[in-house]
Amino acid sequence: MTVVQTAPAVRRDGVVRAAEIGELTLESGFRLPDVRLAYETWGELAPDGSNAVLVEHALTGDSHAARGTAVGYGDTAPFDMDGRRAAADAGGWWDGLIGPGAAIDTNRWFVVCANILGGCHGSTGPASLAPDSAPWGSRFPRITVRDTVAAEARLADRLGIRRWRLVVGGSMGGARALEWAVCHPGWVEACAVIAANARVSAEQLAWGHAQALAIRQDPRFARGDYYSGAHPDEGLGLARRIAHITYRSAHELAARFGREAQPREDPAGTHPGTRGRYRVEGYLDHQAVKLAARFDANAYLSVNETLMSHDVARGRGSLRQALARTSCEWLVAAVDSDRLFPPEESAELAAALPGEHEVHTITSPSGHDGFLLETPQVGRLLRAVLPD
Ligand SMILES: CC(=O)SCCNC(=O)CCNC(=O)[C@H](O)C(C)(C)COP(=O)(O)OP(=O)(O)OC[C@H]1O[C@@H](n2cnc3c(N)ncnc32)[C@H](O)[C@@H]1OP(=O)(O)O
Ligand SMILES: N[C@@H](CCO)C(=O)O
Repeated sequence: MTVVQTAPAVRRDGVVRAAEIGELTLESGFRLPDVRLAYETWGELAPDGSNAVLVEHALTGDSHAARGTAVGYGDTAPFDMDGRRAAADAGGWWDGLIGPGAAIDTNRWFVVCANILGGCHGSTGPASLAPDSAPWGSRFPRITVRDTVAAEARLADRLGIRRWRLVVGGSMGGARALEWAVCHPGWVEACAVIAANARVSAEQLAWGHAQALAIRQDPRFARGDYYSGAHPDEGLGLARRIAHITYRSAHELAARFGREAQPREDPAGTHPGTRGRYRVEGYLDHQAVKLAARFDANAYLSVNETLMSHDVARGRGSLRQALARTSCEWLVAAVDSDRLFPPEESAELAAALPGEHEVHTITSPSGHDGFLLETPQVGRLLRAVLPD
């Protein structure tokens, strides 16, 4: 992996850099040494620091929220995880929303996106080396959403940012944005929480549990200390299949795949164990292979655990009391077909915020992943909180 370590003096849109933020004392009390956050920026920070926007990625996202400029790499080799991403001008996961003239207009706003603490795309995570020069593996501590915010606050300090015009995220990124508004009310002028809730529900915990077990029960998992051998990609792939079903709607799966057979395969074979696949099975298998090629299983467990920690009211009284300390503008939006973070959970959040807030509806056949796919609709919502 190539991560450039520089001060952000020169504008290099969409190029991964690393901030060494020192030791971080986690909520658990664990002191995590030598923490690094990988991050990317787009645009230029105004002299008075008034135009910073923090974009928070979801569970398996990374800092590459949008493509960068294809010029001026110089010493700044683009992020490269096992050679897979060749250049900053490769597409990002919110490409339609961030860029010159886009809803988050990089001609106007200085956009920051950091890989989450505990991840595997440049930030300190379970595959990073511990002080004994061996990977943390099973020794990597539990990271809460609040810990991720604490790490990003250090990054903001390093970048000279003391306020965010907007902190925005979808799904787990929404949880991270919400925690920012509660942990640092003085820094956050507007907060957009999309396809996310105030606290992870029992059902979401249940999905998380099943995904974690899928990884832990892979014989190659080796209790998390597998880095010197084969990686538990089968378990990781199974976790992704479970998760991906929750990311899409039943209606969409029916419309796209129905009961069709995977091309050149026969699902009506005599023996269930050897039969060919249905197309929807082929689709899920593809998602599994793709994730295993770009993600570390321990990091998946870490971010899964981080998501499961999400409860903005934990230790802060009632939900209303927890949110009463916030002082920002709000954008709360839900995807109408989302069965993982259903709109009623966004409504619970909106109702508990100080003041009156509606839940904006993103119409999508695609379920939870609508926050990634319905960019024109998300863009219209964001333009309303980011005036020209
Ligand atoms: C914001 C974040 O934090 S997450 C970062 C971005 N997220 C991800 O990358 C997560 C993984 N992917 C996803 O969540 C989704 O795929 C999205 C939201 C990114 C994109 O969704 P869509 O554009 O609807 O793509 P979709 O889910 O339909 O997948 C299409 C892929 O399935 C493949 N596919 C479809 N049917 C089948 C099948 N029967 N057999 C095999 N492959 C199939 C397609 O060929 C295509 O492959 P490719 O992605 O390698 O080109
Ligand atoms: N596709 C998204 C869904 C979770 O919000 C991800 O993998 O992060």
